Amino acid sequence: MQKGNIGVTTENIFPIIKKFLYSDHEIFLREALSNAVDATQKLKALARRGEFEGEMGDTTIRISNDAEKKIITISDRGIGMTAEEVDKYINQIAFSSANEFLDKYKDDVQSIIGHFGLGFYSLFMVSEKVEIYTKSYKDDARGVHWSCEGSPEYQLEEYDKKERGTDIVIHLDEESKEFAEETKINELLEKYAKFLPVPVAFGKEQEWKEDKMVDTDKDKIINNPEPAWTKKPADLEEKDYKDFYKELYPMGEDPLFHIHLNVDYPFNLTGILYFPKIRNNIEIQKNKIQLYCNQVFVTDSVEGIVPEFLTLLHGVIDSPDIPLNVSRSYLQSDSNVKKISSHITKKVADRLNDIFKEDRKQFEEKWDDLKIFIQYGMLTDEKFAERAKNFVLLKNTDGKYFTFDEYKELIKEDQTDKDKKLVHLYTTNKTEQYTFIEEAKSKGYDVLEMDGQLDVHFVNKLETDLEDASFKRVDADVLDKLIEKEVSKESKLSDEQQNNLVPVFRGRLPEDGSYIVSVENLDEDALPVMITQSEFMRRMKDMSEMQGGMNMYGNLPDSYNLVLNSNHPLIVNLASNIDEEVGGELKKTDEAIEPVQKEFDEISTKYADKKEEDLSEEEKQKRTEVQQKLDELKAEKENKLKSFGKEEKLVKQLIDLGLLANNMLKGEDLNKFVKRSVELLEE
Ligand SMILES: Nc1ncnc2c1ncn2[C@@H]1O[C@H](COP(=O)(O)OP(=O)(O)OP(=O)(O)O)[C@@H](O)[C@H]1O
Repeated sequence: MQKGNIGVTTENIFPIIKKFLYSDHEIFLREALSNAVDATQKLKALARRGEFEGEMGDTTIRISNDAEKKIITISDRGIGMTAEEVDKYINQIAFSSANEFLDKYKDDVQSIIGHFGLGFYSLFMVSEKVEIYTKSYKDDARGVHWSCEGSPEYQLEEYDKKERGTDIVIHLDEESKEFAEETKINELLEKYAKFLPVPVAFGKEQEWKEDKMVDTDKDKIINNPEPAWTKKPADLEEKDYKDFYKELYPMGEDPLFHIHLNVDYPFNLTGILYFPKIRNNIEIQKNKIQLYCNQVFVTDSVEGIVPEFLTLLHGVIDSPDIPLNVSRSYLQSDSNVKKISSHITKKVADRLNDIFKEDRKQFEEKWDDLKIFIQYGMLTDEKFAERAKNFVLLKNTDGKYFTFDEYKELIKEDQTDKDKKLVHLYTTNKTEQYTFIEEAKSKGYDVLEMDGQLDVHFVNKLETDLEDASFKRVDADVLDKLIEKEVSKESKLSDEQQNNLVPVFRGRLPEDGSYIVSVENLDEDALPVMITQSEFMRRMKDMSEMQGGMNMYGNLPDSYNLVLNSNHPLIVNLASNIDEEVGGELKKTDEAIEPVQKEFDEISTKYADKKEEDLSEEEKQKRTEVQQKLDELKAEKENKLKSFGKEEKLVKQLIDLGLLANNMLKGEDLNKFVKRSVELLEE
């Protein structure tokens, strides 16, 4: 028997390894299995080259457990090792590379991905003792038994082993004993071993016998050694891709499209990516792209390897060329990884373009689900945006789809304004903005549907990218202002009438300055009163809301325009019924209120920080005076408004109709409106 010290320099490397890699303890099983797979495949390679002529036999890798004794055994029928090889690969290389690895990353523990690099050594994260029983494939080889109890000391002796191959016996430590339980092993196999390229057996197949499930003597193979991505696209049918999707995500709905990746130069990469049909957010979070290295599961956090917008996709990427034992930041600067990332982007764009060209109908049917990926891609990846320009679609309120060019053709004639800008009208909510959409359509304009999560940003991007194009929500202004043409319409109201009318409406709107009243010369059959919200302000507020309301726009109150249609018969009528004298006086009262209100506001802000008892008599007096004056003026104004009688009621009614068309009339105001309507009908 040989005894020795493992060739590491640091005496206490075992404790270090346990401490540092704590969170990733479970990878020990993957490491042991992938060594078994390697050993099996090496033997097959030798056989192919004629360097091994013996009987291959059953090369299934077998896992067995003894939960009570805290033991897991992994047996393969691969190349095995001679005593010299154990000494070289286990005692020297495996341990010293582990040591080197830790040395390198000891100050940067957080960035250790923890995948690979530690190989055999990782078994000691969970074991108090590891044994190797092995016999090389070589003709005159003898069996060897190696054991090590988690210290740099090991024992190596001859052992009478019948079969070629290696048994790794893992004696778990007290802390890790749950790993020897059947359910835990199954869980880990499901995660790491599902697609290992060599059959792996754990437990027995079961069958129904006399009302219960019983073990048969047939081994249960837990993996699919030939997953779809390892096959040639030509050998697969649509159904195979769907079946594989189900294999990956048993609960997922059928995907929209797949993309089969297959590259061998300048890097090796295979895989299948899917555009999923997203039902809810949970699926996006749960069903992620899985990264494999030669069919061994590595991780499902692929940030940095796959461009960000594609992390929403599902599927598998398998590449031995992605450096795994490096930090994330290093990963992103790795030139292979950069190439992989841009290759994937290109492939995805090409595939979408093909489907668009070959089967536009299918593409349109799936567009609503695809939209979010494509927009996200276009917003975050210039190269993708460039490619996607050809197939990105716009959808109008009639459910028709257009490319940019097609849409331009459609609206060019009617929706070009006097500055030669092509005005795209859009809605973010077909129901809420119904009145405006209908108004636009009745003029022969087309309205786009932009109700997606990313549309606010997308509209901004399109405005920058498309030449001479602007986007306006249908309710951003009255139609004639949204798309301004050369000809301006006559007004049926005189300037004086307009001047008299505006204060009456203003008098019946909230006093907080959230409404600006204006008169526009619109069509006779357009609505008498419309409430609009400026495109710019609304967009700023929307964007700020998406960013959590962190900029100044988020804090601004909503501001609306109340537009009076000077050509609508109701407005014309109203204006002519308003007593000119009272109308003029109302305007004067308004003007008189303004400075007093301002003074009152100033006093209020000035006194706001002080306590009531700290105010001097003089200050209190001043405040009372201003307050009184303001109250008087307001009462005067109210009296004048009331003196209009029926006209005052009509003004209220018209404002409420405007609000109603915008879905803004609620609660008490809505109730008042209903009652007033009844009264007006009775009159
Ligand atoms: N089951 C096995 N059969 C035959 N040889 C093995 C087996 N397990 C380990 N070895 C030998 O021990 C060496 C060290 O294994 P270890 O897992 O530490 O590193 P690796 O597999 O070479 O690389 P990696 O860091 O990617 O795991 C292997 O290269 C192999 O030569």
